[in-house]
Amino acid sequence: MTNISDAFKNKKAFIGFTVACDPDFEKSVDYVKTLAAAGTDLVEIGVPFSDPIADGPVIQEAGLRAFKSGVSTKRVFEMVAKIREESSVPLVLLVYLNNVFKYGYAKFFATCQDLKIGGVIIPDLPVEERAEVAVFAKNSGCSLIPLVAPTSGTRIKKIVTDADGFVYAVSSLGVTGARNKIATNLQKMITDIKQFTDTPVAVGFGIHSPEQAAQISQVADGVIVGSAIVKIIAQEGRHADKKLTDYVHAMKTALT
Ligand SMILES: O=P(O)(O)OC[C@@H](O)[C@@H](O)c1c[nH]c2ccccc12
Repeated sequence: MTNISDAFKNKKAFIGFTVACDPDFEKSVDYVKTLAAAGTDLVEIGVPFSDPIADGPVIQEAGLRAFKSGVSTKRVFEMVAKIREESSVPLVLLVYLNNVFKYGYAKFFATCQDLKIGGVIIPDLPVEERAEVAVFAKNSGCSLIPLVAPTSGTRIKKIVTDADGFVYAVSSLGVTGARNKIATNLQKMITDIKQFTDTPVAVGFGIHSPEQAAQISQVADGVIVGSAIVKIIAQEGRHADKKLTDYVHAMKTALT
């Protein structure tokens, strides 16, 4: 069992995303710890990839900074080992399939287990090909977090049946990044998902303001914020700790 469920226990979860090794290895370790200390219930760490089809410009640029500072899947695991010296915050990795494949499925998930990484999100893993990865995830007690998109429709049942950890409800079509308006009927989407699973549902894509977080948490079990956090790091470089802390406090306040 992992500790992902702690993030949703008796509260709406605030899930924060950061790109591993942005702006560099050490500061990225600090930022995960800072996000956790400020009250982030679960931290999603992005493993940079050369062809990140679902990443918007803000996250793509963070990936480039991370590559410059020498990121690799192995380095990401070294980062998590450092974080784990001080923090037991629930963690999930956002990783494209090629990186998992290259590392080796068995070795990848065994390392996740060692480092108490509770879940993995693989945005380019179609549900039809899930099984070949799912066995390894299951053996290591790591949740394979499913993504439901506004276009999932009748496939929702297949996508979320047997889900554990949480379900990632993608609020909008397109790539990651702050949006001022979310056009999807989230209430309906979440009701559809909950017909088939008791696993908590968190909404991500385009969320940045406390107002949005407050509104979405009326219907969801948690919110996921990526680009707004990565943007603070882009602007502040190695000095983002205070701004990150203030931002998390504002979002947490909106969720309670
Ligand atoms: O950046 P946003 O719009 O706040 O959305 C979260 C998102 O960044 C994070 O979960 C994520 C980063 N890369 C992804 C690829 C696919 C799905 C999700 C992601």
